[in-house]
Amino acid sequence: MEELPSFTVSQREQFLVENDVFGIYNYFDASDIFTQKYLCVVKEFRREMNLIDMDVVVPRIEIQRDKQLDYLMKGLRQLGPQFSSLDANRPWLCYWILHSIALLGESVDDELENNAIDFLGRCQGSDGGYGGGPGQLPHLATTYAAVNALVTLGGHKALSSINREKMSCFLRGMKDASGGFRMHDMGEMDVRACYTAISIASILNILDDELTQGLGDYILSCQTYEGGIGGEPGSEAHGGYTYCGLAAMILINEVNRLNLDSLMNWAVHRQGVEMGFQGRTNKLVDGCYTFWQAAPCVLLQRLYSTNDHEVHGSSHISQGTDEDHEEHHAHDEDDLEDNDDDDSDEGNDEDSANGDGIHHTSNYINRRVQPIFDSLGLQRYVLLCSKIPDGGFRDKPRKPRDFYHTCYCLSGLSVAQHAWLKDEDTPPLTRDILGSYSNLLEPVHLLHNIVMDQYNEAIEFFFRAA
Ligand SMILES: CC(C)=CCC/C(C)=C/CC/C(C)=C/COP(=O)(O)OP(=O)(O)O
Ligand SMILES: [Zn+2]
Repeated sequence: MEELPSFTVSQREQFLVENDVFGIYNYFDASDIFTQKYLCVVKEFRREMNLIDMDVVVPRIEIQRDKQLDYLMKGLRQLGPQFSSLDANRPWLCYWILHSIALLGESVDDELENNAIDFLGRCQGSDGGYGGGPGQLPHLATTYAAVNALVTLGGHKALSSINREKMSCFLRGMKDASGGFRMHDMGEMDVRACYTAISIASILNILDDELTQGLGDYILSCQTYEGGIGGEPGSEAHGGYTYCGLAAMILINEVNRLNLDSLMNWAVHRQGVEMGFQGRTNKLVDGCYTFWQAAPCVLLQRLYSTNDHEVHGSSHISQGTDEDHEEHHAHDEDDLEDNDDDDSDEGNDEDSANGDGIHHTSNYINRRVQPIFDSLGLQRYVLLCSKIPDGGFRDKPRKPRDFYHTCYCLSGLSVAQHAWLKDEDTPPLTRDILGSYSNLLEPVHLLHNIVMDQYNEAIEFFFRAA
């Protein structure tokens, strides 16, 4: 008798996920005609019959803002005992929830805002930095989360609550003589620590040569043979660390030291048949990589356009990030142009230095360029497979929702929606957004994952504070 092929555990898990995902897509496609044809009529009928709050014929491709906000606001007010395992991650919970609310274009009321500022103030250590909760050891990850949460809240009270002088000392304390950063006193050194330290220093306007010294060498040593970046030298390339390494290299103006060709090749191939991204080769799709992988793709695409611009002397770029390129990666972007909408006008070459000589704002191309990943496919994965109809997002079907995945699914969805953008002020076209245009989220700053308006407010505030 012929032997049946035996599959590995990884193969079996992959088949199961594909089965779930394609089951959802098939179900949606089968019901799509009805939804498209009768949705308006059904909506009208429900409004007339006062049934608007009932979950009858919910268009599944919609973001369902009310449900999302309900889930997020409840989480910000109170969390059940099942969250006790996240006791050392409380600033993260603040950031994941507040950033998700901001992405939806909403804000919290004064009471919640004051409570969040006071709570984060109690997490700030007497020698700078923020711990995972009041009295806990300051840690770079929770410091990044606290700073991003406070910047997201915005306003004088939140921004001035961050002690910049002590933060500067804390960051210096985390710097290792080899060039990298440690997550906490005597803690592990990795690319996360490098990114969080540089992101914090950059936004607070306290970045200097002492912090950047030797850092590029360390991050460079974490780029693997596959092209992506691992957590530490010798580790496997992973989306989370690739985002951290690339963003840090851009922030310190050393990005062209990386092998950008192999990095881009690695990143785009992490989008699988499910249309979502995986974190590393041969692993399963996961909604959170919508941000960790799509953001590097967009950053790389803009870098290529900048380099192309410098090589060919054309002027398609409205804002630059790096004026000290040592290497140029010439790239013919014609095949990526969105030709039927090519209203390419000549841009000026203003830069976006924010007082410290480091260029913070990611590049914009002064014409529409097709993303290097399947943006609509990615939006489809997030909205159909990661979204929970009751609010919140998850890793993949059969998994429960959580605030981490809600934050990074929404952040990635925003990146995908704005991936065609030619500049900060031009809204995406209807066809860039999967589902109705009301799905459109606020744009984020790709290097910090903070909503642009709040990022701009913080940059101005800390420029004046210097
Ligand atoms: C700003 C900041 C602190 C960023 C952190 C970046 C980040 C998400 C790093 C990923 C960490 C990691 C090793 C995940 C692998 O988990 P896994 O083995 O469960 O998942 P996988 O199978 O998808 O690889
Ligand atoms: Zn995940």
